Amino acid sequence: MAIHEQQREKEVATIKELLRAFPDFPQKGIVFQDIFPIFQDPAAVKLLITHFERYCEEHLSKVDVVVGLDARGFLLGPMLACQLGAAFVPVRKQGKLPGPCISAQYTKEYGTDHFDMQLGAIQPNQNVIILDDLIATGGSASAAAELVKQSGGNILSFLFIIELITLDGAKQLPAPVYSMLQF
Ligand SMILES: O=P(O)(O)OC[C@H]1O[C@H](OP(=O)(O)OP(=O)(O)O)[C@H](O)[C@@H]1O
Ligand SMILES: Nc1ncnc2[nH]cnc12
Repeated sequence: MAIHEQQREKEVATIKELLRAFPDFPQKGIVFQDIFPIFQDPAAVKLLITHFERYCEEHLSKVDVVVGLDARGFLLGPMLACQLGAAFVPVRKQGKLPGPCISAQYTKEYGTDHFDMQLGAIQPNQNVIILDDLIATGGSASAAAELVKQSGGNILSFLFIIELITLDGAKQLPAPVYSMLQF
């Protein structure tokens, strides 16, 4: 196995070890994957950001904008954006952003919601990545993609820590998906 691949697998194992699963949260039948233990370990947070940074540098053109999804995408988005020398743009749940916004409704694993993005936050033809902690049905990421496309942004890739592969959410997304680990 190449040294690079060994390193990648070590990083994945470190993060996997820190995750915690909560059955029947927030609803019966959902196994909730909790990423917050990662944030009790600063070395693990650095590892995670470096892991995503390396993916971007090795596989993507220059990233202009990192879009993070409310709320857990905000934990990683600004840190990754700083490392990449990119802007950070938040996609927020409806009614939280001031000024003119564009909106999209979506359905996720446990309910429906609306996302907003501030008008003009992304310029036409900017290269964008969309980052979140987890993809389940893909409803949230897909709605964020709609907002990026309405703004004229060019989506290079979607990045997640966790992909729930049984729900097959990645297949509806309009750009390549990188997930660090899969359940
Ligand atoms: O692929 P999907 O089925 O759309 O589900 C994934 C989304 O669900 C969770 O967010 P949630 O809406 O629970 O918000 P939170 O980050 O505020 O907890 C998660 O952080 C993703 O954004
Ligand atoms: N199973 C799950 N765990 C954590 N966040 C989620 N968002 C959607 N499904 C989820």
